[in-house]
Amino acid sequence: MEETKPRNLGGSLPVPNVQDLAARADDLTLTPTLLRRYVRPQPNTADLRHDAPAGEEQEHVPIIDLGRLLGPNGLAGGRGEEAARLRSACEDWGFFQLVNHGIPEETLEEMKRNVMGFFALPLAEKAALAQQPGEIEGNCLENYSEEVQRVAGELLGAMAEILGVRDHSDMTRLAASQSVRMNYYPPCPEAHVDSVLGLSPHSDAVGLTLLLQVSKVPGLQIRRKGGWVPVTPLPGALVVNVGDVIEVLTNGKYKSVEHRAVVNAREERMSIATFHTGKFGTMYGPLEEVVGDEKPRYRSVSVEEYVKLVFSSKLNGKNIMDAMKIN
Ligand SMILES: O=C(O)CCC(=O)C(=O)O
Ligand SMILES: [Fe+2]
Repeated sequence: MEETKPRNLGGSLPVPNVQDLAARADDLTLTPTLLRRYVRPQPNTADLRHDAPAGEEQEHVPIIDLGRLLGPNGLAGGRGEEAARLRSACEDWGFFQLVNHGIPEETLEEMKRNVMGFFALPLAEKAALAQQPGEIEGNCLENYSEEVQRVAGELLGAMAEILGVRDHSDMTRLAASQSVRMNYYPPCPEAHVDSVLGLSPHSDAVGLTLLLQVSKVPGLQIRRKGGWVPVTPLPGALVVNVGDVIEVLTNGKYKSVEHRAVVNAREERMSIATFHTGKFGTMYGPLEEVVGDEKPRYRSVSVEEYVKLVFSSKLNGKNIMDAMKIN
């Protein structure tokens, strides 16, 4: 079916260039209004906790081995050892680090080099390049996104299997559309102040996100048991998280978990987020086979309606899911 793209879905807010702002940190002409965007007005106490809840050992995000998951006995109809790990990661954590995913190291390294090179360009050149998405050094972005899309499809198929649904395509079609966002967090001397964040707490309004942490410096943290668990960059791994759409399709069985990015006092940080969604012209709603005898906990909406909801909402916690919930 031909994909029809609706118009007027809204867009994102243009913001000042953060690298430029960071380079001019001592400039007195930088008004507090310009900088206010990066300071959280009233951090609540849960947001102030960076580490494990008191008295508890720091937990680590689960690690899933894709080669093992897809190999003999990995899934075993949802009863394999790696399948159990994946199920617990999706039901309990909403996040995992994926290793042995088969993306050549050179593809990842080339993508990282390109992104670092892009952010090192002078502002005017960056602006010119940004207007032509996909223009990062020949077909590097293409290689990378093709590989990531393959991995997303394989993971969604495995998730369908462990959910026990007959028709895997309801899940795998969430890899149909893909978008890539490169995140840049400048060093921030005020990083010790808890109110300064790189990215506010949010859940991803998509199907599945695969994130490549470009820098070794940690910054991604996920909300867990009233605290924040850091996701330490694991060499060669991709960080995978369940998005809001999977939470809807699985009727809340798999969790789309809030996360945020903190800044570092001395080092810049970069990450590449690849988001996967369904196509326009299809629907998002709890899968009948998963709902079974229970009640659907979320509304069923067209992808167009969902995207409109996303663009009209602020990046703020799980507010999109609140709008999708049936009360
Ligand atoms: O930079 C990160 O580690 C997180 C990025 C993220 O959550 C996003 O782009 O949605
Ligand atoms: Fe995110």
